[in-house]
Amino acid sequence: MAVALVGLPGAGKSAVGRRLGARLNTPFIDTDYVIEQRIGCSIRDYFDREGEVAFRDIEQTVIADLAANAQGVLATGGGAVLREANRSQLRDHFHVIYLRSSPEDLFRRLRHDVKRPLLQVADPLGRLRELHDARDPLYRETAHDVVDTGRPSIAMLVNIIVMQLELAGIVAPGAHPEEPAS
Ligand SMILES: Nc1ncnc2c1ncn2[C@@H]1O[C@H](COP(=O)(O)OP(=O)(O)OP(=O)(O)O)[C@@H](O)[C@H]1O
Ligand SMILES: O=C(O)C1=C[C@@H](O)[C@@H](O)[C@H](O)C1
Ligand SMILES: [Mg+2]
Repeated sequence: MAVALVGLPGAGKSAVGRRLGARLNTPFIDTDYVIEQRIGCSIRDYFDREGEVAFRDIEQTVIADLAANAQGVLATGGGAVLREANRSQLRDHFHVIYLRSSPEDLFRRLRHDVKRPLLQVADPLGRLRELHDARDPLYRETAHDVVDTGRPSIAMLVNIIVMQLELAGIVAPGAHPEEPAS
């Protein structure tokens, strides 16, 4: 099984992806984490030092490497869809789910965040609106399914995605039941 999550920063790719991987009993891989292991520092520091193009080059290499042995649940970086090479690698090798969120919801989740370099600006909500307008068509182009994240909790999103994967024939119906609440 190979599932990839795409969406804006704060859409829940890492939070939902980690729980989805556990539910499906398959590895969870975060491309941002793989990149940080390769560059040996935080993405934010790398952006400051080397610039965005250098970061995007490494991101493209990491996505191609992961697509060559596609497995598990992959959380991609928010900007992974900017390059056409990444969009086709993801679409061809993974079942891609777009976690769609409004800029206002994202702003609520990320207003205290200091790790996301693209949001360290005077008007982060305006920045999120720009990013949404520019990237929403690219996420839709890449994805096989779209899930709206505005209202559901992370646990509910996992349930919705498992149902979608069952409908798409990626996982067998009923094979991954929800853990009973303890
Ligand atoms: N549906 C949700 N309901 C409530 N909180 C959420 C939801 N989705 C994500 N969050 C919270 O929002 C924050 C950002 O989520 P997360 O780090 O998973 O985003 P991301 O899509 O991986 O972002 P990035 O592209 O920057 O890596 C986390 O604190 C997470 O717990
Ligand atoms: O939205 C983006 O362009 C980014 C999102 C993060 O996941 C990181 O991949 C990086 O900070 C760039
Ligand atoms: Mg993430």
